[in-house]
Amino acid sequence: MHVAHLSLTDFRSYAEVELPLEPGVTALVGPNGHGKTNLIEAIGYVATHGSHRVASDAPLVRHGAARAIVRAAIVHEDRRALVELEINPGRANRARLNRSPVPRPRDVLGMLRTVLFAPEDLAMVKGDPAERRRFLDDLLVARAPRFAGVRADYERVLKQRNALLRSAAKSGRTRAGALPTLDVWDSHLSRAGAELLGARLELVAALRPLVATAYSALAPSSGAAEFDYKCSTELPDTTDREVLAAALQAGLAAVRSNELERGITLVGPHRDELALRLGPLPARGYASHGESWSYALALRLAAYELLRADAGDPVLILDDVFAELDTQRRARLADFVAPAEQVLITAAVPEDVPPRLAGARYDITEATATRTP
Ligand SMILES: Nc1ncnc2c1ncn2[C@@H]1O[C@H](COP(=O)(O)OP(=O)(O)OP(=O)(O)O)[C@@H](O)[C@H]1O
Repeated sequence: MHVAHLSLTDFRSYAEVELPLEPGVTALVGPNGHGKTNLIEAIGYVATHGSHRVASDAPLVRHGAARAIVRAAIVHEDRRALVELEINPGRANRARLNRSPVPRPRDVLGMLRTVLFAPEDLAMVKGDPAERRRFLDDLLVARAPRFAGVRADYERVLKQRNALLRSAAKSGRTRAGALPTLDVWDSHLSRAGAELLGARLELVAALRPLVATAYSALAPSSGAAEFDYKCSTELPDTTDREVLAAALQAGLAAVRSNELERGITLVGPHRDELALRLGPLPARGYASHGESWSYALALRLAAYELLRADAGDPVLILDDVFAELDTQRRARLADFVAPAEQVLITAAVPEDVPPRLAGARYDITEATATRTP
C-alpha cells in the first residue's frame, strides 16, 4: 500500500499544499519548525483519525481557520481510493470516499494503514501504563477497524458507570438506591471489557515473538525483551469472551465497596498494564535511554510485521527518529524498513537519513514543499 498524493487545506501551518508521492523512500527535509511533521501527521490522521502528538483535533486546524481538510489518494494492490477527512473541532468530523460522503468517518478507517515511529514513542517504555494500553488498542483498530466501535463502547459504559459511582459516593447512598442500577452497569462493563481484554490478550501473544526478535536484532548485546499483560483482576488462562466477562464481573463484585467509597471503576481493561521487561528487570525505570529507544522501535517493528502479515505492507513513517539513534541502531533500523513498499522520513538535515534509505526528497521551508531532483 502507498499514498500517491496528499493534499491539505488549513491543516496545521499549511494553508494549501499538494504533495505527490511515490512508492519507495521519500525524505521530507527542512529546518526545525517548518512543517515536516505536520505533513506526516496528516497522513497518520487519515489512517487513525487521531494525531500522534495531540489528543484533540483543535490544534490540527490552521490558526484562524474554522476547519481543516486532509485528502489522500491511496493505492492498494492496484486499486486507487481517495479518502477525504474534514476536521471540524467542536462539531462532527466528516469523511468522503471517492468523493461520496460516508455515514460516519469511522467507515473509512482501514483504507490507509500506517506504522509511525516518532520521538513520542519513548513514552511507550518510559511513560504511564495508559501509553502501552494505547499502543495495544491502536494496533487492534489498525488490524480490524471494527475495534474502534468496541473501544468506544467500553469507554462510554465506563464513563456512565463512573458517573453513577461518583453520585452514589457523593450522596452517601452506597447501599440501597445505587446498587440495582450498578448491577446492570457491571454486566455492561464486563461484556464490553471482555471483548477488549480478549483481543488484547490475543494481540500480546502474537506480538511476543516479534518484539523479542526485533529487539535482539536492534540491541544484540542487551537482555531479552519480554512482557506480561497484567490484568486489574485475577483471570483464568483463556481468551474465551464469556469466561473473561464472568471474571471481570467477579472482579467488580470483589472491589465494590472500595469503588463506592472512591467513586471510580477499579477493575477493567482501563486499569490494566502491559509490563515490559528487559531480562529480569522492568523496562520502565531501569532501561537506559538507548535500550528504551530500542524497545520502542521493537514494538513498532512488531506492529509493522503483524499488519504486513494481515494485508500487505502498511506505509512506514519515521518522524525524526534517526537523529535520536546511534550509528549501529540507525543502520539496523534502516535495514528493517528499507524493503517496505513506502517509507516516509522526516529529517532536519539530509545527513540524518541513512544512505541505505536514499530516495526521493522534498525540501520543506515555511510550510511549502519543493521536490528536489
Ligand atoms: N494549528 C496551527 N496553525 C498554524 N501553525 C501551526 C499550527 N500547529 C502548528 N503550527 C506551526 O507548525 C510549525 C511546526 O511544524 P512541524 O511540527 O511540522 O515542524 P518540523 O518541521 O517537524 O520541526 P522539527 O524539526 O522541529 O520537528 C510550528 O511553527 C507551529 O507554530
